[in-house]
Amino acid sequence: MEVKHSFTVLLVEDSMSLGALYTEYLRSEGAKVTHVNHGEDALSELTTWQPDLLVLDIKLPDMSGMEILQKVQSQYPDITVIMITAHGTIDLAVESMKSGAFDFIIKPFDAKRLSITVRNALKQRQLVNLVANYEKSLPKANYMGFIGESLAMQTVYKTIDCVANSKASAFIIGESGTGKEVCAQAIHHAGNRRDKPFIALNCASIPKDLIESEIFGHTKGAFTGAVANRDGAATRAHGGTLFLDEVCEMELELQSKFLRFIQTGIFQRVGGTKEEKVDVRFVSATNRIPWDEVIAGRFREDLFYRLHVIPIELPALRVRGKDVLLLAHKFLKEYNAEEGKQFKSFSGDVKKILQTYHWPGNVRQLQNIIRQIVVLNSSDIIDESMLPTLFKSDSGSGQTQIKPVISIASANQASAIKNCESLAIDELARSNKLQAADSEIVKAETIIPLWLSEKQTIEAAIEQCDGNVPKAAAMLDISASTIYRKRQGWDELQDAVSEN
Ligand SMILES: Nc1ncnc2c1ncn2[C@@H]1O[C@H](COP(=O)(O)OP(=O)(O)OP(=O)(O)O)[C@@H](O)[C@H]1O
Repeated sequence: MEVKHSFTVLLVEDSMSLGALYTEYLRSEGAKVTHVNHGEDALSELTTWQPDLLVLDIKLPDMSGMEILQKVQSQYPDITVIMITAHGTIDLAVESMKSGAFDFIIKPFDAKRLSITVRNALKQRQLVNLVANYEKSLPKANYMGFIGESLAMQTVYKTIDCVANSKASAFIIGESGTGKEVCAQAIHHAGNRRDKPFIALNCASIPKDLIESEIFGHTKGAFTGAVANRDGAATRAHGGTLFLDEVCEMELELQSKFLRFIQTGIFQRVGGTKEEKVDVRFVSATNRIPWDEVIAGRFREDLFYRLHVIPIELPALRVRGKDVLLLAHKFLKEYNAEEGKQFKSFSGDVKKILQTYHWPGNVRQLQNIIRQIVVLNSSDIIDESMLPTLFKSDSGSGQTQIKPVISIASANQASAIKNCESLAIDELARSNKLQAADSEIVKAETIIPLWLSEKQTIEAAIEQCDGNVPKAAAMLDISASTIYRKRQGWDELQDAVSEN
């Protein structure tokens, strides 16, 4: 393998004369050398540039070379470190190799000795880079919290890699449960804001009259209940990322205030008079089609263009092929550990069913179903009998039919299932013979409107979860924001019914 001819070296050696000598040796190898005499100077150089090699004396006037090595290992792990040591510090030099130094050279040494070590170090760097590039070109099965090696997900990973360090606003779209929040976190953690805060704000779940204060904060006395000054999400996200989940649910009035904030980074707290400026990167998400919202007049066009700079589309689980099984195995392992169960895998039939089902609730639904199976059964293999009723095929066409999760369970039925809080809703329905209720309700004399039965189902689930809306939402395989949105709609429908 050819050794790289031009490379950079930071040489840390307190003796001026030895420093000059080693610099000469290194230059004859083709290196661009910067020589410093103190540890502090070396650390300050490293904040502005990183050399290919760090040639580091163990004994320095202001700190030990070991201390510098440790800092380099944690902050600049790509730098190859060669230690220089005197006879009396050989033990330390051996220690330094255990801590990650590439090699050590004992003083005094000649140009040839240094040349061999430097060439070996450069060869090793080339190999490491080669392997890293090769690994990058392989499909990834895991990426920043995502599981999945389908082509569709590889495209998502590549986009995240490309945009992570940019400040441009990213806009994530995808059906509910496809991993939009995982994606927002991945953008943050893969980028150079990773050490700063990631603040998520769900624009649909915060009541209308509180959202402005949630975003911008408020001053004491700004409204009833504002007993003290409070920072909003904008302030807390300073230097980091502000994730606006369900962004299309933002009220039009707030959208205009938000537009100015996005353009300038400047905002005022509710009740405040002073302007504040922050540096945040915006990542937004919705499970709606944002342009349709613009056309319908529910989302400002100018805000759309500000936020929708880098669109990222998360594919539905049904188009991710074998990812379904990868995810299912990952969840199985996780819930086995949580529940103390011994499941090892899925039967062949179950694998087929999982791969052909079309997952309206996407990854969240798969997650809930695996948990439900693990909680309710004990065995080593998951077979067809353990699957919830919604997987029962009745078409004979080989296509699994989707049945809504407790489609028309009434409030009375819900009270019958009250004692089984930890069970997923679908299984609760099964275990309490609610399947039969579907047909009985249809037979019943009074047929209630669909929206009302849906309302009753949702309210029953919330009650069962002790008022915990996100938990109820997870069990119903919908997002919490869907529940909040529906609640608003029910009030309007209820009013309309009362007026008639
Ligand atoms: N590719 C994935 N690998 C592992 N876990 C995932 C993946 N995608 C989603 N999840 C998990 O699925 C659940 C739902 O994900 P998330 O909340 O990010 O979805 P979402 O698209 O934001 O949903 P919603 O639109 O309903 O808010 C979470 O528990 C998340 O950790």
